Amino acid sequence: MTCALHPGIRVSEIFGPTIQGEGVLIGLPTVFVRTGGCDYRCSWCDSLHAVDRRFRHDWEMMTPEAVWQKVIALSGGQPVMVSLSGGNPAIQPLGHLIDRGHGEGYRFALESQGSVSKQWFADLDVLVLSPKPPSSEMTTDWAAFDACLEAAQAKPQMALKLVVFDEDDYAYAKDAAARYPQLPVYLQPGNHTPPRPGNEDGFIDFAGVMRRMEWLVEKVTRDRWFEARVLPQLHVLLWGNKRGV
Ligand SMILES: C[S@@+](CC[C@H](N)C(=O)[O-])C[C@H]1O[C@@H](n2cnc3c(N)ncnc32)[C@H](O)[C@@H]1O
Ligand SMILES: Nc1nc2[nH]cc(C(=O)O)c2c(=O)[nH]1
Ligand code: SF4
Ligand SMILES: [Mg+2]
Repeated sequence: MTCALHPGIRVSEIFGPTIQGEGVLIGLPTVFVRTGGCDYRCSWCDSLHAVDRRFRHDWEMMTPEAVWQKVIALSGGQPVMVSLSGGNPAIQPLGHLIDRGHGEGYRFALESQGSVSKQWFADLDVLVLSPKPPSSEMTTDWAAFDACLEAAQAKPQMALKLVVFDEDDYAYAKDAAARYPQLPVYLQPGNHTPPRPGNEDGFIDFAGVMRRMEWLVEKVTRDRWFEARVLPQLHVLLWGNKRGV
């Protein structure tokens, strides 16, 4: 049951502890709460099971308390980083969950494309904003993105995480970094073989992803873009397209 005071959270999956595989918190033990539903449809999304409404029967409306109890069970009650991802977690009412967890010493990171802002962003410990480059076939609303930064009030640790597939994406990443010189930048090579319905754990072109990673390293070093950090999706290197890790 959900209630008016603490509305329900649409959950796709809760898993971990595993390690954070991407960006500023890479390598850190983390429990993931992946919410269901997204306002974007990136061409290469690796989490369609939390985006596409065809999977909505696998999503569950849970009270913040029920989500919290699952996090407690997975972590054995020992405070750990909780990553709120999705889908777009910003469209879910996560403020109460964050308050509840903070009361017991847990920390919260949010991963979002920056299309929807919420006042509770200021309560996060880490805010990772991942605006989407041209290869995604999405268009960035920079005013909406700015609103996310305003909502956060510079309280959480913040970072930009950009997926790069090609030259156009790289140019977009440079532009995004120049817009927000105060934010550290993490570049990650795109996985052009993400899971797709009927092929969830299927073929993944590791060699192709690593070639793109090498190309990206060459680009930033040749450009003397010395503030950028280039990282692979570590969980993809370890487990491919496997879900729940
Ligand atoms: C699945 S998204 C969920 C959170 C939010 N919707 C977002 O996009 O930031 C988590 C991260 O995975 C990245 N991602 C999604 N598909 C990818 C792919 N095929 N290759 C590399 N990164 C990918 C996104 O860009 C984002 O940084
Ligand atoms: N280990 C691990 N690290 C991740 N970093 C971002 C993820 C995501 O899908 O949001 C993710 C994920 O699904 N697993
Ligand atoms: S914004 Fe994130 S979850 Fe939504 S479609 Fe794009 S990559 Fe997938
Ligand atoms: Mg992922």
